[in-house]
Amino acid sequence: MEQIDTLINARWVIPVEPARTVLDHHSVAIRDGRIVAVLPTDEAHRTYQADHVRELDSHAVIPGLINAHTHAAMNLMRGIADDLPLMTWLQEHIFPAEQAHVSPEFCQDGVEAAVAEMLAGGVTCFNDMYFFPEVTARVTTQAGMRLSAGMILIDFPTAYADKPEEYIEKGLALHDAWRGDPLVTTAFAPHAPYTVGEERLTHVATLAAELDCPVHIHVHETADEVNQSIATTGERPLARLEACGLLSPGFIAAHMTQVTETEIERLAATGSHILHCPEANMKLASGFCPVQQLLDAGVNVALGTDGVASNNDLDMFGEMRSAALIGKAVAGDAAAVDADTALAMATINGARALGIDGHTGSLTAGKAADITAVDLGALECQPVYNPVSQLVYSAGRHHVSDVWVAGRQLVHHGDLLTLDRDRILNRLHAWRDKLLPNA
Ligand SMILES: CSC[C@H]1O[C@@H](n2cnc3c(O)ncnc32)[C@H](O)[C@@H]1O
Ligand SMILES: [Zn+2]
Repeated sequence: MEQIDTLINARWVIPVEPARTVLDHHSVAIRDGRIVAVLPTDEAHRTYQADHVRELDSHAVIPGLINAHTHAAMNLMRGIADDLPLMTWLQEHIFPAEQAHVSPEFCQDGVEAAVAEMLAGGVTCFNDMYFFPEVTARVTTQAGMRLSAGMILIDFPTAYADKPEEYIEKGLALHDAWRGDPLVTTAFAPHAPYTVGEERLTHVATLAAELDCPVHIHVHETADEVNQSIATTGERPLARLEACGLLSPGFIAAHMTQVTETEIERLAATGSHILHCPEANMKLASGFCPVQQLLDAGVNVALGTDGVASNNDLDMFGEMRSAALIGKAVAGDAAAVDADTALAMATINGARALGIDGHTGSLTAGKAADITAVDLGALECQPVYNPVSQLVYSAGRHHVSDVWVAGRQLVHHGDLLTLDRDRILNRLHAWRDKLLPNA
């Protein structure tokens, strides 16, 4: 018998790689934070002696979900300014509230709330863009979660940095401080083509190539953004970004609701990635991303919630369902963005976009044991003909029972093992009183 740390015995294991595979009565064997094997449960019993065994008789076990576009600390601003279009929301409400309140303490409490919400909802990794990313990295790793931390850049002074040079300097210090960490990678995160000048974007492209880091940016979120750019520069934002040298396998563009046939070809040819945020796009009436068209052209599309001030939650089950439903409506085809595709977008496609698919994103021997268990035993999830269909169209984040990141159990029977819910709630109440004048 081979000694391992943990054996998870599940009704179904859905590894995501190979695609469209459902394994009945299978187990995941874990040692030293990594998946040793995915194998039939009867064979696992004959092969492994485990320190911990988790029996999940009515559960689907899937790769931990990857929220590929967040502003985690904005969890302090849930519902602060609703039912507004992007630019009114951002410039008249969010930026002023951030100028008044954002600090390391704000980020500490906001990120802790976001990490608790995401872990309880089966998310094991997120790609963040927000002020004080060093605080985000500390809080996230203390809770045991995986993170792609944004080295942010915006062309105006904030509590985080005064000048573009200072943003870059702080970003590079973050990159150095976390290099080699098992849970943290870094990505350049210039805010958007309308808030960061081309000289800076070109500099970011050079640094990103040197350091082999992705570049995470909001792009073509609305038709107005594209029209403004054409009016002032004669070019669409994506063309300007390409001229800055940004389009590449490291380019990860959030939103992309406006995209021409030629742009789809350029995105595919350069190996760029799209971070689809269907719920935030609907809530701000920003537009619809043609996901199936992008996928058919060979563009990798991952899934993100955006921040809770524009969603208003960090629920990747809701996001998968929304992506599948809107994907069909936009394509005019019920077969578009099917359930397996939505699950892949929320797992392996996110890992590919962040450049960490060698380590996570699927239940594959050798990868980190980033795992989510979803109980499909509830009445509202029965009967089960196809567990992937159930995960995307019927189940919700409240059906998540267990979560592991790098083999460490962080959620057990729905309880957060590394975070204090009551303390987080108290902090949320205190911040609500401070931010009330901005609501
Ligand atoms: C430079 S830190 C990130 C910055 O982005 C703002 N933000 C949040 N959601 C969106 C969105 O959907 N579009 C554009 N900008 C967004 C956030 O408030 C921070 O200021
Ligand atoms: Zn965003």
